Amino acid sequence: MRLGRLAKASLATPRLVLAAAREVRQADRSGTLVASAYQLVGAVAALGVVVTGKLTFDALLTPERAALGLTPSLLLLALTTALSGAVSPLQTQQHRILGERVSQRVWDRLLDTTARADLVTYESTGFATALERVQQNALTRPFAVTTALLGLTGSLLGVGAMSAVLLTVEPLLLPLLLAAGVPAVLLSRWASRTEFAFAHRLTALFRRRDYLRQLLTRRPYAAEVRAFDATPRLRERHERMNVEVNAALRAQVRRRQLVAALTTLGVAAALTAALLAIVQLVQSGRIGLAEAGAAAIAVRMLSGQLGTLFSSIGGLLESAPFLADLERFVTSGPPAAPRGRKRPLAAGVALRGVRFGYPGQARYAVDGVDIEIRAGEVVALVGENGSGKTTLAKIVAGLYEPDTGTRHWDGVALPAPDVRASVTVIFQDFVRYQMSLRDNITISDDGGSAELAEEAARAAGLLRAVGRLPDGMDTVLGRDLDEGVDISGGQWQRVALARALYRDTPLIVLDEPAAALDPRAEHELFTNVRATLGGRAALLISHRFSSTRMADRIYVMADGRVVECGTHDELMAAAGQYAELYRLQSAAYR
Ligand SMILES: Nc1ncnc2c1ncn2[C@@H]1O[C@H](COP(=O)(O)OP(=O)(O)OP(=O)(O)O)[C@@H](O)[C@H]1O
Repeated sequence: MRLGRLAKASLATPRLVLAAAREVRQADRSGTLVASAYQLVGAVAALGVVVTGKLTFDALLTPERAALGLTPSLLLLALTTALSGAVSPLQTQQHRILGERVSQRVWDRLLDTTARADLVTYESTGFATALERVQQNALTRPFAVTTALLGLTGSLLGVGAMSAVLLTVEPLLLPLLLAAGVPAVLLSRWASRTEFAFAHRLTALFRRRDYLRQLLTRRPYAAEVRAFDATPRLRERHERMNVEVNAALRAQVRRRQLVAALTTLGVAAALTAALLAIVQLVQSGRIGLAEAGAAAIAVRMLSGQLGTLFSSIGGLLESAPFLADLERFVTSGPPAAPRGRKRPLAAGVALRGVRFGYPGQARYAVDGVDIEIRAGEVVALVGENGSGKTTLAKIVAGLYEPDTGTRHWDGVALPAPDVRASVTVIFQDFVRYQMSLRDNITISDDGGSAELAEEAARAAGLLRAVGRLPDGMDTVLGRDLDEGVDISGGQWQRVALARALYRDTPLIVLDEPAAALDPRAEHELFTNVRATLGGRAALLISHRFSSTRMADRIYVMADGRVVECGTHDELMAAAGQYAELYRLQSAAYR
């Protein structure tokens, strides 16, 4: 069983490595070419050092038979040594560019994957953890593979050149040095498995620690963390996680140090044996001093090249499981859906017998719901916390697909992308884009003009606020990036409303659109809501009954079901749950 897995993994490694190499080449063709050229120059320079070393020894020991005089030999030796030394820093710098390009390409693939994932997948914990692991580890791996592959190419060239030199001196020296590689490769295979297991084990812990770091450092949390004096407790947790990470890391580092020490010892032992063999060959008169000198240089350089070769192979083996993880992630999920087409709404949207349960949850969040929103109508959803209002709104907006039941648009079951293109949602926790006001409004960019953005801002009651902003519509909002202007919570909410109005779809879902508005603004919004919506239909979710009483129809939800439905007056007359909640709320104002 274990052997079978090992064999499968061994077969998969070359395929993954080749795929990674292709990624690198496609990320930056000319950069890869330049980096490969440096490897070639490095190998040629290393060979040059051996050859000019031999020439120098010849010129010193047997000047009468030397091909070149001592001075030119020394000059050439200095030149090739300098060249061989200079290549490495050039390579390092070239690798920086290549590394960035590779990371950009892999990020693009990752972003394609996250864009493809539907909301249910995105919200499941398995997805978030896999994404985090891929971000933490696999993103750097294609570049590690590049470095390893380039190192492998260069060292193979070097090993080839040095081996040729050694073969001419004494063929036995070569297997002696190469033998050191076998345990090195086997050890690195073992190390690679422990490294992947380590990364897998620690992803959840890293996620929790990163979250704490965000709480402790990011601006949106700064006020509350200070107000609750939460820093000491958060730091304490952070410290406990550090201790956990340190213990796991120490154990892993010890494993890796063991591998490194054994590999280095193997190479050093082979080097010593080869040098002893050279001494033996000189003593027995089988080779001259000049050959021995050149062979010693070649052995020394070959052991260096072999070190690179083995660590490159180790790097490739180590990266393979991470690459497989990345590959699994980017090929997971459905293929990219085509962009949806915005549809007009002539009759209305109807949900019939809709059920929806979140993955891993025993109960349906929405359980057999029928609702209808006719064109141009304002329909309200009310109900206690957790009764399923937001979930239902996401089904209406095409963000979730019902497990059973139908969602018809003018009597037709539209594909989800078309529904998403035709419905706009503002969530309770809408996004505060740290960008200009104009960008905040036009983020959906339906190709609207500057006038349309200003029109949306005006309809959302932002006119006065825009007048006070230093650069008007082009003022950057928010201080997260340290360059913008902060606006109040209610103003942010108006910006979100403007964003929804700008998108101009026939149906808008407004989830608690007035939570942060002052009483006057809320009153203005709801008394003029039909004018503000400009004929669009709206699904309004609110806990404030004063906001929803003007709706054409109110659905009351409880435990995922619609328990009552009617106009405000009808529901009050029915004296059911709505009437009870309404009276409770209005009593508070008396
Ligand atoms: N992403 C999710 N994963 C799992 N369960 C969820 C998720 N979102 C909501 N739920 C659960 O589904 C049920 C309905 O939640 P929903 O957010 O739709 O209620 P709501 O009526 O909008 O609540 P509120 O008035 O508090 O906003 C709740 O029991 C909630 O815990």
